[in-house]
Amino acid sequence: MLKLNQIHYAYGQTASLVDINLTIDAGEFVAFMGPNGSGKSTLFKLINGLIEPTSGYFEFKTQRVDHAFLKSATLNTQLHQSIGFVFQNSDVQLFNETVLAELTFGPQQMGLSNTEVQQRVHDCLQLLHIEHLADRVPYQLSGGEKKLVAIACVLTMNPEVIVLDEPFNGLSTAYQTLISQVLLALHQAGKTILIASHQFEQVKQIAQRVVVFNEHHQIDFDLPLQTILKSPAKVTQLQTL
Ligand SMILES: Nc1ncnc2c1ncn2[C@@H]1O[C@H](COP(=O)(O)OP(=O)(O)OP(=O)(O)O)[C@@H](O)[C@H]1O
Repeated sequence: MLKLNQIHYAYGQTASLVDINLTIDAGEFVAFMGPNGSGKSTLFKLINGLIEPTSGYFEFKTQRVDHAFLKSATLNTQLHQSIGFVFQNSDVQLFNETVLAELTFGPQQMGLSNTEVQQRVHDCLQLLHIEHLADRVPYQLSGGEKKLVAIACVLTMNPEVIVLDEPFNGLSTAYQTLISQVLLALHQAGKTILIASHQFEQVKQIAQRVVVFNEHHQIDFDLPLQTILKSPAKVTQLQTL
């Protein structure tokens, strides 16, 4: 479903992704781990079409997401409806006056009927257990509440792939558990899920495959979770990132 071939990316002179080769199939649950600054967020921006590789190429469903693709408003919109991105900082994602308006915005932009929009908004509020927040101002919510709302917004668009950058950061154990449960339910429902995280305790409960970056912005290893769990050295490495 997603293929990255010999991807390099640099912000000016600063290399952020070096020779990244990855194939991710539909329905996989992949966690990206690695030290601060190793390139996880940059990779996610690239997968979401927010930046173009300096060299190499990215394909989504065998279609190359290149400059011409990203210049096309139609293809760009299709990509954003197929791949939902939950940013590390929820504040950049929430801009409406109420949570209800926030959730309604995406499916309305897709041109769905009012009945379909209301159904999706209702289902997503319920799935994330945030019905009680519907009339609140997003800006005034707690960090954990904002994260749930940001995830709900992405889900209203019903994307095939859901990409979450540090979904557990700064959250209580209760919120981390709730988000893990939601992600597992989405995975069981057939979604492809990619997360970046430093929290191996959460990752090992939910991911099937772990891709680990090193400080040189390359892939250090890319292994099934079960293989990693059999290697005490690798478990220690991931616990101490
Ligand atoms: N907008 C930017 N301009 C210049 N350099 C950047 C920019 N964003 C990221 N970088 C650099 O690119 C490299 C990769 O950063 P990135 O944010 O992708 O890492 P990360 O693995 O997501 O880190 P973290 O775990 O801290 O979130 C770092 O060296 C970082 O300083």
